[in-house]
Amino acid sequence: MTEFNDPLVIAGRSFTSRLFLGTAGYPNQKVFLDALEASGAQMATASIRRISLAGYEESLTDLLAGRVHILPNTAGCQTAKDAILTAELAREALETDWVKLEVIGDRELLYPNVEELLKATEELVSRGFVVLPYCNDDPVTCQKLADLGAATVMPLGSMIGTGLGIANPHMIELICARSPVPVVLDAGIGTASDAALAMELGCAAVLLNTAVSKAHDPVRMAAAFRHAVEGGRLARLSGRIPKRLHAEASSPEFGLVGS
Ligand SMILES: CC(=O)[C@@H](O)[C@H](O)COP(=O)(O)O
Repeated sequence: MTEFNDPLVIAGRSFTSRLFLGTAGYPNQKVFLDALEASGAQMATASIRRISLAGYEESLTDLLAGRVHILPNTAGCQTAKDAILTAELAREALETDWVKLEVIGDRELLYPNVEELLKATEELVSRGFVVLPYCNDDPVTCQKLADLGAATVMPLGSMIGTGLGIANPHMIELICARSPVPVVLDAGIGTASDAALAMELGCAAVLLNTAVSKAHDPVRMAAAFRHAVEGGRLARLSGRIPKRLHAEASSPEFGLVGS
C-alpha cells in the first residue's frame, strides 16, 4: 500500500508526511519532541520573532535541526514591510529561503491583511524566497497568490487557535479544485476529524498547532492527526460514494433464499 505515501512536492522538496506542525504552546520540551515524533511531521513552523521560546532548554532551531524541515513564519507582522524584514532575518539566521508568510490585519481575529499579503508575496518571490502564505478561504486571493509565485496557498479553516474546524468546507473544496499550487489547510483545526475532512476535500496537506499543543495529551493527539491525515488522503484518492437523498439497499434483493 503506497498510494497515501505519495510524496507532496513543494518547490522541489518532497514530503512523505502531509502534516505540518507548529511549535508553540507545548507544556515542555519533552512533550513537544514526543508529539513531533508521534505526528510523523517532516516540516515544523516557528515564529522567527519568538524563536527562543521560554520553556525550551536549548534553542528551538538546534532542537529541530536534523529532525524536520524548519519553516520560519512571520507571525505578528502587520505590514508587508515588516514581514519582508522578518523573512530576511530568518533567511540570515536559519539559512533558509522558505517562509510561511503571515501578515495580520486584525490582532483579535488574526485574519490576514490581503493587500499587504499580496504585496509581501510579490516582493519575497522576487527576492528568491519560497513563499507559503497563510490566507483567507477565498479562491480569488488564492489565485492571486499563486499567480504571484507562491509555492502553496494556505487558506484558514477558521480563526487561528479557535479549534472551530473548517468553517466553509465548500470553499476549501473549490479552492483545491482550482488551485495550480498545493493547498495546505492552515489554522482553526480542532480535532483529528477536521484534518481528515481537509484531506478529503482535496487539500495537499494540513498545518496545525493549537489542537496538538493544547490537547490534554498532545502526544496521543499528534498520533491521531497523523492517522487522520493519512486516512483522509486515502479516502480522497479512493473516490467517495455520491450523497443520495433516498435510501438504497446495500444488500442485493434478488437471489436470496426464498425470494
Ligand atoms: C503555528 C502557526 O503557524 C499558526 O499560526 C497556525 O496558523 C496554526 O493555527 P492553529 O493553532 O489554529 O492550528
